[in-house]
Amino acid sequence: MKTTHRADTVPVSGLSIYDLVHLGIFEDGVLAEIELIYRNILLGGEPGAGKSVALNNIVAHCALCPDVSLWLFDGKQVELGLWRDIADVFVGPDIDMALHRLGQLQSEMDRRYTELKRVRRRKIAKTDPIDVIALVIDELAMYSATMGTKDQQEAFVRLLRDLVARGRAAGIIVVAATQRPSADIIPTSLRDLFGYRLAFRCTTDSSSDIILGRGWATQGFNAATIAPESRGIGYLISEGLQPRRMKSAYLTDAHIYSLVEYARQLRTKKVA
Ligand SMILES: Nc1ncnc2c1ncn2[C@@H]1O[C@H](COP(=O)(O)OP(=O)(O)OP(=O)(O)O)[C@@H](O)[C@H]1O
Repeated sequence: MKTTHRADTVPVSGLSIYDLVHLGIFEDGVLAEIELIYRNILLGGEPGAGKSVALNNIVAHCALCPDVSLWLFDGKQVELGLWRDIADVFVGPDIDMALHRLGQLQSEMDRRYTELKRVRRRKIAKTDPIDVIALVIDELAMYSATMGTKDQQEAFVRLLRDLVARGRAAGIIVVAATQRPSADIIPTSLRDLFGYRLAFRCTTDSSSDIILGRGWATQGFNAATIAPESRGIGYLISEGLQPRRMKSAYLTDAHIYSLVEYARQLRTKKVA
């Protein structure tokens, strides 16, 4: 069937979080796509290496999914701000609000598990009438090491760890980025809970390993060898596999503005 649209409208259909999320392209030309449902992703790299650009691809996908509730935490208040209008929850550099929202998410996760248990299921499915919640955090260290008191920072890490560890089957996905890939910000026990890790240029072999996993740098998968001018190039590792070198797709601000508009239509339709 042939459909036509007026020049000032866009077709409203949208993606699903159960679809593959396009990140960019691997060095062998294969599309770099990830299956984010039931998974989490950690992005790390030095300032200016390309984390926010990669993050925008993920947020764009989630924004275009009527089955996603978008929770954005932007500690630097510059990177995710363009998406603010269509976010279901937006938290800026405010540790009290961040803790409040993570607490809400933890309660929602527990509520979903209680319901799953009641109906004897292990995880939510595409046919369930509940949104997947995508929690996107840029910059992690702002909440876990910079703002607030030590107690608040520890509470933040505790809540985050619980959401990353238990959220997936309940339809809570964590996407976290940091420009401080150090052991205090990303302890191994937290890092290993992320099924996907994406390391952009790092300053040292050990910070590359902090994102990808111990030992990869000596095996030749070392984000410290990425040239400083190679912005957007990184190593993506998926649970149990070898890291693969990729370049992320680039969305200009103009792209993002039009995606926000499109997402607004999809999301208005969702509420209607
Ligand atoms: N995939 C890409 N293609 C083209 N240019 C890119 C790509 N990724 C990054 N860049 C360029 O590098 C700049 C910095 O990237 P980005 O803002 O993503 O870095 P970052 O790692 O988030 O930095 P920070 O930690 O300071 O926020 C971008 O503004 C863009 O000019």
